[in-house]
Amino acid sequence: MRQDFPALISGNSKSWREKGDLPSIGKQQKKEGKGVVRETSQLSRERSQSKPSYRDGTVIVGDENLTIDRLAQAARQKTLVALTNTPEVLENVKASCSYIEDAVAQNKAIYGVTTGFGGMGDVTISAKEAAELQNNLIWFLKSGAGKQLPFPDVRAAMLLRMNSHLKGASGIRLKLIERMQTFLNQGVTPHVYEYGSIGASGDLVPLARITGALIGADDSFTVDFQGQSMPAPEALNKLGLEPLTLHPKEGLAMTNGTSVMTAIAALCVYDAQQMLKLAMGTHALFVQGLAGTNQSFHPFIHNLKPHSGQKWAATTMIDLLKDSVLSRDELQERQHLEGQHLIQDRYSLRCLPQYLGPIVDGLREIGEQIEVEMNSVTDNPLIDVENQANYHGGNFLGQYVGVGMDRLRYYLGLLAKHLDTQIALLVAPEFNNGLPPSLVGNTKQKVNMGLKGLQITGNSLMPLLTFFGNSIADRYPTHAEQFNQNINSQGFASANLARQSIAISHQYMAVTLMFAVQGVDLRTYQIVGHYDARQCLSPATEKLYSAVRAVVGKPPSTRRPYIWNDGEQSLDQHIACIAADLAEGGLIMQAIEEMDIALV
Ligand SMILES: N[C@@H](Cc1ccc([N+](=O)[O-])cc1)C(=O)O
Repeated sequence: MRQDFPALISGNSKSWREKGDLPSIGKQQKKEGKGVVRETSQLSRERSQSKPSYRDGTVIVGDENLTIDRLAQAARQKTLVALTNTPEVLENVKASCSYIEDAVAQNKAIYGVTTGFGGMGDVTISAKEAAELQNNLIWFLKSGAGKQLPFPDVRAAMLLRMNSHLKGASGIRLKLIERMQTFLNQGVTPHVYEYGSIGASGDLVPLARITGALIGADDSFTVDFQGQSMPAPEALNKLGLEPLTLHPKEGLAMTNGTSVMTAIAALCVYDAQQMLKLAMGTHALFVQGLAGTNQSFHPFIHNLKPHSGQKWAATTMIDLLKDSVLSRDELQERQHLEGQHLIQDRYSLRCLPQYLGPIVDGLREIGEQIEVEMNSVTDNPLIDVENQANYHGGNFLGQYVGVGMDRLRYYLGLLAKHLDTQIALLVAPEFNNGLPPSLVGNTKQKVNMGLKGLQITGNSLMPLLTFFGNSIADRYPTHAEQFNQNINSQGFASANLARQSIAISHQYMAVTLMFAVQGVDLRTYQIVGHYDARQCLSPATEKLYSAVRAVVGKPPSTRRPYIWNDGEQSLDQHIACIAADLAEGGLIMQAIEEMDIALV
């Protein structure tokens, strides 16, 4: 269900699509058991201005442990965001600011507050220069390159920055945190470049763009305002907000952290987990298209090698294949017919749980780590208000993100390699248990070559996905910034590559689904003498099948399979429709949700 911004100004939301961003993912918001946020006396004008009309599902930042699902809702579906009203949380934020004020007045040595930055941390900064130091920071960090990041990534980054700051260890005013809330709820998204972070001091350069826009530093900081590009000061003006100057520590608190890479990574984990579910559904179609058996998924086998991901994959396949007329139900006994089938399926079918298990477990673990990162304080130095102390450390190093996104891309490559193998089986009469070569529909017309071209396209995408599986976190240290940042995570680059990998995976899954649909139609004909696979598929996979047919605009029919004669459709248009539907969380992902494939 798409939510529009509670518009202050009527905007053109079309540009979200035009910029290639991911709009609504069509899921209902979960009801949160949180109370309605009460107004408190400290609420500033800004806060009340950005006060959303609280609805079920509002993300209450500072109260909730943010999950990837909730972040995706806020970033993509524009779920409203509210600040907690828990007094201790708000008091801690204020106390951390007071701590910094006192420290500056007393000339205490605190990195980046009364000293210069990074490798210039030996420069002493006086109380008089302390604010200027912060405002200057966003200028020398205004050095990004390349295209703009997608808006949902930037929205997710602002939400994570708010979440980090509300832990009360950063010394940043509530006013600035509230401004991020306003931007999120009013659909104002800073323009941020796609290159410029080594993931070491967190995402200094991208976060500086966000900071400059929030405070309206000058016209060169620009934003998207509900579909319209404009200078940040103009956007603030439309919102009725004044430009701000940063107080001591605030520039550092805003820029020194992993929020942008973690935001991108979290959305990639969300998409990769959806992709895994989709791959399971697609494999279940393949098993049926190939007239495979479910015996390979028997619990007896998997209880004897009980990796959780493996067991999950086996159980899920049994569920997905239940009551299929096309695959062989051999959980109780074998239905092997002499001479028609191999006594056991080839490995891409038979070893499916063993192959997918590590991917299932790996994606789960990455998700857990990204959620820890999302709920962390990632700047430096950190203020312990309770003990009136500050500590210098390095929570801004995004190594969990860098390594996690390397792994995520590697897993996407492995998923593609497996699906590619199923396609290869399906098109080869030697291996496909009696289907026509290249899944030709009308075999009487000898010029028909079926899905030959489509396979080649698939073969061009799969190696790209395995190539994207190469790691970047291990690239040599760039000894950045006078050797201060002499080890770095490349987490931002790794996450950006993961987003690209997801986009290619959507194209690849489109190709894969087209094979799966044609395969089950032809198998249906072989078994019952007509082409409407809905009547023979397992009820679970029928949903996926029907969604694909709906998206390509070709309803199932008893008379013809999905592809009959080559010249009757443009396969490239079908790929484009399916890939777009996947990217938008449209009909196909809704079908997957209805299939209830719950990840472990
Ligand atoms: N992440 C650094 C802070 C920092 C380093 C370098 C820079 N800089 O701009 O070079 C800025 C900020 C630290 O906390 O030690």
